[in-house]
Amino acid sequence: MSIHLNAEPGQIAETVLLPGDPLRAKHIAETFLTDPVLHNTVRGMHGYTGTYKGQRVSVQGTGMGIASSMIYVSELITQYGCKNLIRVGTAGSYQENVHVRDIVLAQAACTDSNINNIRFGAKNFAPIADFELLMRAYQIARERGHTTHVGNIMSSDTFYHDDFDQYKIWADFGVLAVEMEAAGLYTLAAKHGVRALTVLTISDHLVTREETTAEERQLTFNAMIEIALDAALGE
Ligand SMILES: O=P(O)(O)O[C@H]1O[C@H](CO)[C@@H](O)[C@H]1O
Ligand SMILES: O=c1cc[nH]c(=O)[nH]1
Repeated sequence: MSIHLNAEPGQIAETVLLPGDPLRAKHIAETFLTDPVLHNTVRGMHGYTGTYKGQRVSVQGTGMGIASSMIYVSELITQYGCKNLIRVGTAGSYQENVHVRDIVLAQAACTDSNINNIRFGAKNFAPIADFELLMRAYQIARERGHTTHVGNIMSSDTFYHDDFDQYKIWADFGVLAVEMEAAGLYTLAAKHGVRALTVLTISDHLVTREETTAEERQLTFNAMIEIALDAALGE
């Protein structure tokens, strides 16, 4: 047991999918895992372990934002020995050619969070994905015919910015989309020598203001989960 997870030692698999929303953790467990067992109830942040294609895998909600998600990621790595951590989440597109329902694989993550200023002072750390996980996820997504973009993303501490147009600073430098957790996950993975990837589904568009219906989001979300699971477990 750790402060925020009440799973017993050994109850969490080495491979963990990490959605922000704990109810998505429940959906993933019930839809994709065989014999899922609920192992975390602390703060309602559901975590489950089951099997996928015969291999043990867990799914753990992280909450929204770097601050919340880093608590779960830290405890999963240091208290439960997790080694493959794959965030599966939604993101807002910064680029006209990155459409709603597209998949984005976060090769790297910029951030406006202070987490790495605390660590590195005026020097900048570049949080990046595990190359093997990234490569496998890309191959799987392309083979399945999903429109998939690989590149830099933004992990923001702020969902509602005072200046809506501030995203253009990042868009001008090719950043594909915004979410709120990947930079923290990649930093912790680097610190502890484990593997991490972020797989995203575009749910809304900051340039065109396109949106998806809940049903569409669900369908694309399921495709993203299958990409994440197959990439993590080596298909
Ligand atoms: O869909 P999830 O995984 O929660 O991810 C995105 O959605 C939340 C904001 O609505 C943030 O957590 C952001 O990163
Ligand atoms: O963090 C997020 C997630 C989805 N869409 C956004 O605009 N921001």
